[in-house]
Amino acid sequence: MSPSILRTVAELRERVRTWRCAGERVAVVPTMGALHEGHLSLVEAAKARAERVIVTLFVNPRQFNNASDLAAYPRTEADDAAKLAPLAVDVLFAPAVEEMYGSGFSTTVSVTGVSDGLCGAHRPGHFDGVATVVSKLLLQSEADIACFGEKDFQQLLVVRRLAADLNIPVEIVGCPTVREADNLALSSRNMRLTTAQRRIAPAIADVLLKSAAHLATGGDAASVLEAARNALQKAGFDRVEYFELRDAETLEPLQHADRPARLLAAAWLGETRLIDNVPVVPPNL
Ligand SMILES: Nc1ncnc2c1ncn2[C@@H]1O[C@H](COP(=O)(O)OP(=O)(O)OP(=O)(O)O)[C@@H](O)[C@H]1O
Ligand SMILES: CC(C)(CO)[C@@H](O)C(=O)[O-]
Ligand code: BAL
Repeated sequence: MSPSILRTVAELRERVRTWRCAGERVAVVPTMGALHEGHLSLVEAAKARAERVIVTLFVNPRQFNNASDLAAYPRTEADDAAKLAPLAVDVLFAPAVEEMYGSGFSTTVSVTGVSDGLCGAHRPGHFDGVATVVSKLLLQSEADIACFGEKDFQQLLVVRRLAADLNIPVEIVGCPTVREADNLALSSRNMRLTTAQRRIAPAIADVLLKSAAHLATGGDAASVLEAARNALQKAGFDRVEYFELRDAETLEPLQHADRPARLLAAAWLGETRLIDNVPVVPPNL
């Protein structure tokens, strides 16, 4: 059955109240639409944990640091609703920009620490936009559970931090990255790749995985990371924005993978920016 499409916070709250009265748990899956199997895996994770599932669809202007990226972002609401129908999602919450940011809107949620560096350094204002909209979506939906993908690993940690710091009573669930057969992480921005760029794109996952294996067996981060950046350029990426080893919980930069770590990368193919990350698990841990 197709989900009910709700446009206002008042309608959403009313629906959630009826579920709560029946003692049902509620899970929310925030998205910007153009749904793919990665998003659907979050919906499955939500369904496994709650009786009721809300998917949100909101292309949040405040998290785009680049006007042409916002303009080019795909908007496919009818297709998205059709993809959710077989999964028995209860509600697709798709508010207009004016519903989310009414006149006089003046509040920003800003998370320090985990949002420094990586995407935070290269997309100024991005994580303030994400933190603000996610705080709103969590408070609007009053969800018990919220599912986010590890593909956006830094975002996942920003969301965990804000939920803890603001005492929002929600469990944040991180879900593994869903990949194509050739290892490319699914992303709505992949549809912007040309055929030639699509052939190059899986190199980001391949180089991350090979580098993670070197680091896990004691490789020195500086030389592994430099070799990785060179390998991506050689594979055909136009620009490597970052390729870094970080602590898996705090995202502090690391010189050695002497604790659970994450290897994270962002690289450009023409006008398209791809991100990906993999765990680095030292063998003695
Ligand atoms: N391949 C994937 N596997 C698992 N989760 C994913 C994947 N891609 C996106 N997600 C998650 O889906 C949620 C919504 O993400 P979003 O709508 O931005 O999709 P996207 O495909 O990442 O698009 P974008 O092109 O903006 O990166 C986020 O929690 C994100 O981490
Ligand atoms: C979490 C999110 C839906 C907030 O706009 C977005 O950043 C995304 O799609 O990952
Ligand atoms: N997938 C994270 C949202 C963004 O790129 O803006």
